[in-house]
Amino acid sequence: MKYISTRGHAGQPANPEFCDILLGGLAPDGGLYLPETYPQVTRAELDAWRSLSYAELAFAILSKFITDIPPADLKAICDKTYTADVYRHVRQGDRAADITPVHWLEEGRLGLLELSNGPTLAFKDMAMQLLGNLFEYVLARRGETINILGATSGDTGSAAEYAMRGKHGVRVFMLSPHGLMSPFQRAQMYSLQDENIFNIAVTGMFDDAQDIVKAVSNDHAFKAKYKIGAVNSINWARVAAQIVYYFKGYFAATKSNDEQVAFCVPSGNFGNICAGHIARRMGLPVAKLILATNENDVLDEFFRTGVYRPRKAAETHVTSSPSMDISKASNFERFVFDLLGRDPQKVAALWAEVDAGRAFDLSASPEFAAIAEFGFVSGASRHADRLATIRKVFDQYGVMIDTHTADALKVAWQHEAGVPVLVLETALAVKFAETIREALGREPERPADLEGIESLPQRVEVMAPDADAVKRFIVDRVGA
Ligand SMILES: Cc1ncc(COP(=O)(O)O)c(C=O)c1O
Ligand SMILES: N[C@@H](CCOP(=O)(O)O)C(=O)O
Repeated sequence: MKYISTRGHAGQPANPEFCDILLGGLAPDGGLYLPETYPQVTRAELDAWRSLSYAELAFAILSKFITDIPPADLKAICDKTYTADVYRHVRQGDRAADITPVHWLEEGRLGLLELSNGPTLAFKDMAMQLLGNLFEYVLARRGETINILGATSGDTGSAAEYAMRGKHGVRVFMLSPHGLMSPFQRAQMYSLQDENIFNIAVTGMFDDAQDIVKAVSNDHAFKAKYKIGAVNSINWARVAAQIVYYFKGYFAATKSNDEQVAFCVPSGNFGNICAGHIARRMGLPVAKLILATNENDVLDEFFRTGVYRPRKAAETHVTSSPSMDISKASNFERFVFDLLGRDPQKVAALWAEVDAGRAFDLSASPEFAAIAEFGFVSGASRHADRLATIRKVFDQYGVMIDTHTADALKVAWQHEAGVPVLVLETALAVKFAETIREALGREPERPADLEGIESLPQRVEVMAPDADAVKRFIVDRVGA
């Protein structure tokens, strides 16, 4: 499988393969990598995949995108990654061996697709654990090292650090918004004392941190000299790994491949739902992709109006679903590439506007007129909605959900899908204890292995949101 950039210039090698872009992250033209075509899944394959374990399914799907790792090695990596031991934080009564079980709130009608059973209690572990093993394998094969530069609003950071800690040849430099993550999220990241992990809290929002990651990646000389890599969903490997659980969820929610389902996805950087979009383009029978935002409703606005208007930091709300406090959604570029018939010139022109801090408007375009074909509907949720939803789900179903999953459920209830709806559970409640206390007047459930994490000593460098300062920090730690 060869990869292309959404902006047309994939760089060197001219037709990169999976391992090249795994290490490359952002394309050299500032665009995002995508496969040159989406592999199609036949009905026979769907039938055969229905009974596979998560690791077997991951191997079957990823084999379509990864053709430069020998199959036996890729299979071993999938088997090592997707184990019940790693994804052990399942709800009572659900099977860890399923890796991403469906927890039905209303049998056959409305379920939670449990994606937060991994080490850091958020859906990021689903892809990040695989990335950790892929990096280790590819770096060893090539005799290389990597310095990962990432940005987090709360969950990518800890998932990446847990997946990469102690990995040979890998350092992680993770930028987080100073003071804006929950105490639990901060503790997960800043309490790690591993020598290859560096936490930097920037005095800004997630979008500022993400801009720094892109600015550093776009300094090609620096990127090459210091071997800068990415673990955010700008890295295609993240999105590819996330495609798998849409298939797994579909099989769990249906009895035959003649049926359809809808997925409701709490969205910020558009990485998660982008994977759902690609699963649907591959042929998974998905009736609807329901996109939910919090008060930072840039994406909801686009799907309702055709206008994409990224907000500045001052206009970005600090909310009780903080991991979605994002106003410039990286992966949205991948979707717009598909929406515009995969025309890189058009995408480059639109993102020249975005990069200059401006909006773009597709409302009068023929492509937006035909957007229904992509199956998206959307909605937004507010703090009061989150509280009401967390209470309702606890009282009615005896299930405690986190604030991001609550945003999604609220929006799912707004849309009559006519098919089973799976709401993607993207984090566990314990990560957002303050809002759980406000909603339910009690402490969230906490896995025993994360007891007392907030009282561990923490290690973090606070810095202004300045790409040059981050580069200096990296140079000091890595050496010339
Ligand atoms: C808990 C949680 N839910 C939802 C999201 C939004 O996912 P995405 O950025 O892939 O749209 C994030 C972060 O991105 C998250 O951490
Ligand atoms: N919500 C994310 C933001 C980064 O998203 P990513 O999927 O692009 O890594 C976080 O928790 O950090």
